[in-house]
Amino acid sequence: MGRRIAIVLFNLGGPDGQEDVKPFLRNLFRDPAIIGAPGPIREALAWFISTTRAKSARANYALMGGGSPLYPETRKQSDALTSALKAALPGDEIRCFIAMRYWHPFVEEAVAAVKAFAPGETVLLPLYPQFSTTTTGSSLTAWTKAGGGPARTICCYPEETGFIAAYAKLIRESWEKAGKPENVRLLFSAHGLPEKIVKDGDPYQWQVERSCAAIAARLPEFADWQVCYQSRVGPLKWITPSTDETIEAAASEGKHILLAPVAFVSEHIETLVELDIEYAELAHRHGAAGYTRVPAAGTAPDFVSGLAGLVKTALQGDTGLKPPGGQRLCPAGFGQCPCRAEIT
Ligand SMILES: C=CC1=C(C)c2cc3[nH]c(cc4nc(cc5[nH]c(cc1n2)c(C)c5CCC(=O)O)C(CCC(=O)O)=C4C)c(C)c3C=C
Ligand SMILES: [Fe+2]
Ligand SMILES: [Fe+2]
Repeated sequence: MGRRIAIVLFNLGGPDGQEDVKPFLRNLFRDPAIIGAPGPIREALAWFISTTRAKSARANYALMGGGSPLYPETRKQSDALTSALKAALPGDEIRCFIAMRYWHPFVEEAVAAVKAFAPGETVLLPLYPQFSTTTTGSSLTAWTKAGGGPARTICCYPEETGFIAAYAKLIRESWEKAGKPENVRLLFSAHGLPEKIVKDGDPYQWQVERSCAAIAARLPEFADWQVCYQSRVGPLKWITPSTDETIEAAASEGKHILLAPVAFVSEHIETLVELDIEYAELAHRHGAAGYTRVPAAGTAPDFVSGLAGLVKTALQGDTGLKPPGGQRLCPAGFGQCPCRAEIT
């Protein structure tokens, strides 16, 4: 008899409509993984930031029809992964569940749905290739807090072959579609983080740089490449170089900017508004020869088969944490890497 296998896909979530923007923001800023202050201060800050940020955030979500496309985009990935796994594991009953951190379907809803399915095996698969305490770490904590059962946990996959191949292909195709421009600078833009979080041992930036180096190694024709960090929020110092400064510099050198959003695997507000509207305008204002945005991995076949491969590998051996290749990837200095306690 085949196994019943649940795969839980974690992502951040986004408001479904304009009325959801403020409560969504409040959920985000109430998370101790995002704001490290003690409970009552964090609650007050979350109320204050969500109230003051809601108006401009609503205007940005309005540019995408009112709400975030993240859930429908994640559904497409879930469907593609289900098909790939059904083909790879015939005889097993496979079901994918979506667990969003700050909006529906919340992690608690996913835990209830998984329990109703009563799987023999559960695989937790973050749709974040690089581990951060603010994303994957926060989602895994929420899973445990919501009473999610024992599982096989894929903590990160920054150099997974399918993920890397998918981006290399998307970058090359985007350049071809743009008419094969010359004098290109390839910019890998990832969501930024407050510098303090990285200094406290978060391996995200280190892993992002590993992803970019692995993609660039497959693209010798784009020798001029750089990593930069977008979407800064709040008064703290964030990791650098920032995407806006990096775009300004490349534009003033007259480069054609080829911009790949390498830590986002689904289209959402930060690709469709920040990259496609705000940064495109910035590039043109500063004299860029051109600006081409590479799509997020989405349901690119190499990416989906990479995810299916991660799930298949995770199903081997014992339950627990499943770091890439069964080995701790991050150097020991990254104390917040979840592998540190389990793999030495
Ligand atoms: C790699 C992915 C992400 C990291 C790391 C991350 C950290 C992080 N984000 C904020 C603040 C905001 N993020 C917002 C939206 C948002 N962020 C990510 C991904 C990462 N965030 C996604 C996928 C989304 C989803 C957006 C959607 O389509 O709805 C927002 C809301 C939008 C806005 O108002 O700009 C905020 C705010 C912080 C503070 C942080 C690390 C500390
Ligand atoms: Fe974010
Ligand atoms: Fe790790």
